[in-house]
Amino acid sequence: MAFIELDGLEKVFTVRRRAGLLRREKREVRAVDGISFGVERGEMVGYIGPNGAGKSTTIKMLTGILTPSGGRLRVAGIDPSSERKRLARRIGVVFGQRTTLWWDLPLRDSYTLVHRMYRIPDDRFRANLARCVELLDLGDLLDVPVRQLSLGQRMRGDIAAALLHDPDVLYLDEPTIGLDVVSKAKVRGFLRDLNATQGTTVLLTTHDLTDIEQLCSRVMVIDHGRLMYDGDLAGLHTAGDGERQLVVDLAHESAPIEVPGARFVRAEGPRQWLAFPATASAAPVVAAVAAAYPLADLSVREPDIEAVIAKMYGGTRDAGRESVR
Ligand SMILES: Nc1ncnc2c1ncn2[C@@H]1O[C@H](COP(=O)(O)OP(=O)(O)OP(=O)(O)O)[C@@H](O)[C@H]1O
Repeated sequence: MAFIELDGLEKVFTVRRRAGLLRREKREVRAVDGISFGVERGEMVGYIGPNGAGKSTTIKMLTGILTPSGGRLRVAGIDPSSERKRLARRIGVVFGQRTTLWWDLPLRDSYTLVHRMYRIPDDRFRANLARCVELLDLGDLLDVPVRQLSLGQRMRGDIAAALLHDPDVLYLDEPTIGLDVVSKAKVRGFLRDLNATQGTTVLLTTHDLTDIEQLCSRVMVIDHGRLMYDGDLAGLHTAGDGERQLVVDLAHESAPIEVPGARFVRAEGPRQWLAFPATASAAPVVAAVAAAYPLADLSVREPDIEAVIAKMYGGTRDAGRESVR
């Protein structure tokens, strides 16, 4: 059996909505609609999909916060909803949008509370904290109340808090959302190191394709509560026929750029956008543009996940998932 195993997992929410002055309609939302996959110990997997796809609902079932409506689920051999406490010792959870730290306490005191809550042996706690402080650069922040931390500092503080009890699995929900480039790089570097040295299994939801590129060898795409893709990132681009864009700032306004391997998309004054296949290297396109045009600047834009998915499943986006009873 895989370390994390889902078999036909379902979550149906029943919501009531007004359908006239007195009448109320019962509506079913199939947030997770029969998902099956296995994740082996030590894997680092991206779990992505458009807004409302069912990612958070899946993570909530994996942590035992929500009980599935159907199917089977095991994490480290544990059924999350019936043994939530036992599972809590094995997993760490980080939500990018909200903190699990105590808002008014210095970071250090939050960690002391985690120490007691999880009854972490003193030597383990000290060693883990020292490691996180060093690698996440928290030394100067330990005595600062959480509410005074910047988003990037707080996120690093949250990641440390989730790891002090040596979890085997780490769930991260949008861990780099709203962070500046330096903080993003720090968080990503830390997660890579954690996975490589501690063998922690990581499941990550994100809207940032670079998170996936730099961290995950495997990516799962869900949409309308169903698993639409499970494989590597290159395969996802191929399946989605994704394109990357080259943003070219010319020294002066000119006619649309024509180079082999790329197509002109649009222009705004001296700035032009070219598209080329996501699976191709940017180097020959950049070289061709640089050789033929006077340049001020150049940058490559990755396709965002929403665009890749929208292209991939353009036909099914509006297929109904809700049923009225
Ligand atoms: N408690 C709830 N009651 C009713 N419907 C819910 C509840 N929680 C989630 N849903 C619905 O289930 C669907 C999936 O939501 P979910 O939050 O899992 O999506 P998501 O992929 O995490 O989206 P996002 O990227 O926006 O966070 C949505 O249609 C949402 O409105």
